[in-house]
Amino acid sequence: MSELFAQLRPELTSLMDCFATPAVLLRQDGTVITANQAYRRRFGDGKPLQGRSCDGILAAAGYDCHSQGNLCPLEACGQTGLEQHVLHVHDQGAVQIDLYPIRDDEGVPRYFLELLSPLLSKGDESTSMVGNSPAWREVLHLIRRAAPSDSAVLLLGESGTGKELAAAAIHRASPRSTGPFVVLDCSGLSETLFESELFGHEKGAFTGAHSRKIGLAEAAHGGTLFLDEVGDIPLALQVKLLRLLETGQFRRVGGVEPIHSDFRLIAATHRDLEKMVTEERFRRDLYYRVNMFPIVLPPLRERREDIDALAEALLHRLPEGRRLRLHPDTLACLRNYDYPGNIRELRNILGRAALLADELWILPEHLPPHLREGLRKAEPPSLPGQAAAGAVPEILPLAELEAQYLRWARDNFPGDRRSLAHRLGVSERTLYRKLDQLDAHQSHVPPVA
Ligand SMILES: Nc1ncnc2c1ncn2[C@@H]1O[C@H](COP(=O)(O)OP(=O)(O)OP(=O)(O)O)[C@@H](O)[C@H]1O
Repeated sequence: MSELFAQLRPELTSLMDCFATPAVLLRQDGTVITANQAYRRRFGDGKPLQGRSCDGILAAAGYDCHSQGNLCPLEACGQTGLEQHVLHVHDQGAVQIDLYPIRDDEGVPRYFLELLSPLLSKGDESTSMVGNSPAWREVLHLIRRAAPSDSAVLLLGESGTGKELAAAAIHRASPRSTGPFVVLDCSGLSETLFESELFGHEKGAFTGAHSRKIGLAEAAHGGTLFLDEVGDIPLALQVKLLRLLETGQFRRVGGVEPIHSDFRLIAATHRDLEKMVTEERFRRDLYYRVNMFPIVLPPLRERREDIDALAEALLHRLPEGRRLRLHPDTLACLRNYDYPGNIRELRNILGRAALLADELWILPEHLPPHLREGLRKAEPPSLPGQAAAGAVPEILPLAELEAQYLRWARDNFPGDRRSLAHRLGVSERTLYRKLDQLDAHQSHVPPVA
C-alpha cells in the first residue's frame, strides 16, 4: 500500500462507510485497499481483507466471478478506461456490479471503486434467502440438489426458520417454475374445510356451497403444491391425501368425476413427524411418501454468523428501514439473542425498532429490553501479575502492555473501528496506526469489524 493510502486509510474507510451497499476500493491488480462495513459483512470471512484479491474474497463467500460467463468489470475497465456496470450471476443469486475508475492527473485509471448490490436469483427482494454460514450453505446445497428433480421434499424446522421461503425457492429453481406455486396451510383447518380447500367442491355439495370451487390440488396442476404444517392434517384425511399423492387423482366434494392433477409436492412441518408416526398420529405410509428428500432448516441461534446480514436485509425490506442504519452496539445485541421465533422474530424486532428510531441509527435503546441485556461484556485480558494476586508482578515494557491490551480490544470489541477509537480515547487515525503496527508484527489477525 502506498504511503499516501496508509495515511488516509481511516478517512477512506470512513468515506466508504457512507455507502449503504457493499463497496470496495481496489488496485489495478484487483487487490483490496479498503472495504466498507456492508462489504465486510456480506462477503468477508472475518479475516483482514486488505491486500487480498477481490475475486478470491467473493469466491470464498460463494460468488464465483469466473463462473457462468461472468465478465470481470475490472479487466473491462482496464481495457476501455470506462466505468462498468455488469450483472454477475452466481448460484447464490445475482450481483449488480458498478465499477468506477479513479484517475490520476493524467486521466489514467489507477484505482477502482466497486459497488456491489446483491440481487435476487429470480423474483423480488422479499424472496431472497440471505445467509452465508456453513449451516445455511448446506441448506442451499440441498435445495439446489432437490430443485431439478420431481421428488417430494419435506422441509423440517422450527417456526420462522424460512421453510416457506425455501419451498418457493425450490419451486423457482425447478422445471415447474413457470407453473403455479400453490400454498395450503394445513394448521387449524377443520376436516370439512381442509377437504374443500384441497379438493374443491361442486355447487350444492353442502350448505353454503353456492357455486363450484376449484381445489388447490387442481390449481397446482403443472406446478408445485406446498402443504405447510403437514403434521396438522387430521388423521381421517391423511388417507385421502395419500391417495391423491399416489394416483394424482381425486374427486371434488360432492362430485363424481375423477380429476387428475400433476403437481410436485413440497411439505413442511415444525413437528417431529417420526415421533407422531410411532404415536400413531401420522400415517406411516404418508410419512414415507412426503419424506423422500428431507431438508432441515437450522434455527437462527445455530447460524449466528448470518444475523448481521439478515438484519441488514430485513431492515432494507421495511418501507421505513431503507433510511436507517444498524449501530454496531445494536448488532452486538442482536447477535447475542436466541430467537425462539427465529427469522420472523428478528424481522418483527427490526420493524418495531424502525418505528422507534428518529435519526439515522437504530440504537440498542430501540430494541426490546430483553435483547439489551445481551450486550456482550467480554472480560479484559488478565494483565501480567493480576492472575496470581500477591505474587511479584512481572514488569513489562509499557509498549508491550499496550500491544497486549490493543490486541484484546481489537478481537473482542463488537463495534467498528470508529467506535473502538472513541472508547479508547484516541483518534481513529491513531488507532489505525497502532493496529498497523500490530499487524506488522503478527499476520492473520481478525479485523475489528
Ligand atoms: N434466509 C432468509 N433470508 C431472508 N429472509 C428470510 C430467510 N428465511 C426466512 N426469512 C423471512 O422470515 C420470515 C419467516 O419465514 P417463513 O414464513 O418462510 O418461515 P416458516 O419456517 O415457513 O415459518 P412457519 O413454520 O411459522 O410457517 C419471512 O418473512 C421470510 O421472508
